[in-house]
Amino acid sequence: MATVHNSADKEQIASVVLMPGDPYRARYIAGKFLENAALVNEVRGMLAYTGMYKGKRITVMGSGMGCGSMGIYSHELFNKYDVEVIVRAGSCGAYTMDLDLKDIFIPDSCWSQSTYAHTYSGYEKDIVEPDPTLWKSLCEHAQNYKTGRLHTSDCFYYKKKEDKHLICEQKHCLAVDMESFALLHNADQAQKKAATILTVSDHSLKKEKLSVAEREQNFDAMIQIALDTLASFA
Ligand SMILES: O=P(O)(O)O[C@H]1O[C@H](CO)[C@@H](O)[C@H]1O
Ligand SMILES: O=c1cc[nH]c(=O)[nH]1
Repeated sequence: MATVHNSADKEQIASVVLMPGDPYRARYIAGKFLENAALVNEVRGMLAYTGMYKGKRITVMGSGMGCGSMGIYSHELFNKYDVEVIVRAGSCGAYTMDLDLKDIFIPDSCWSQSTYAHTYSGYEKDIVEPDPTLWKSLCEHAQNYKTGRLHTSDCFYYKKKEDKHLICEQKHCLAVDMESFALLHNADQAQKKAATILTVSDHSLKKEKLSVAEREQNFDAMIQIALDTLASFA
């Protein structure tokens, strides 16, 4: 069974899925960490591979950028491909001096002003949470990490930069991404499991950022934690 966004047959997708935002990061992960990885989707360039990791069958697929894109792919994976668990492995911007570039952040909650969840299901709140057992397993597999609240933003660029820092203070968010709110909400609605693990790629307070190549290929520590966690749920 394929969809208009995913040409994979149902049996080509594993029950546990690792989702980076960048489809080229998905290709890198499949090439470096999976055995016998097969390309199972390339519609719109959203590469997906299924292969073996430590004896467990895992799919790695890009989500694209933003709640809209993550919303489509994770909805289809949970509801049409019978996927049980998704871990997002992404990059994030730091809102606090307590985080450094390349730190691993495993959010315990996610605030957003996005209308995604309300539009999807009528959800009235603005905070979503990861599945607690999946979140705990990610933390147990990580040796060094920080946790706290994540902001999922609809914008990467802001006309007024100070708005970003107000969010940190008023909503107690330590870092920002652009997809977790949609993923965690879709998982909750489908009664499936999802969680997020992020590596700090941008630090506007310290005026530091990782290169394009580092964002694509330098997240091995985070990827290993995410894959070990997913393997334990497969
Ligand atoms: O590196 P990924 O996983 O794409 O995550 C982050 O990077 C993108 C912005 O550069 C957004 O998708 C954001 O969530
Ligand atoms: O959403 C994101 C992701 C990475 N870096 C940012 O500054 N924002």
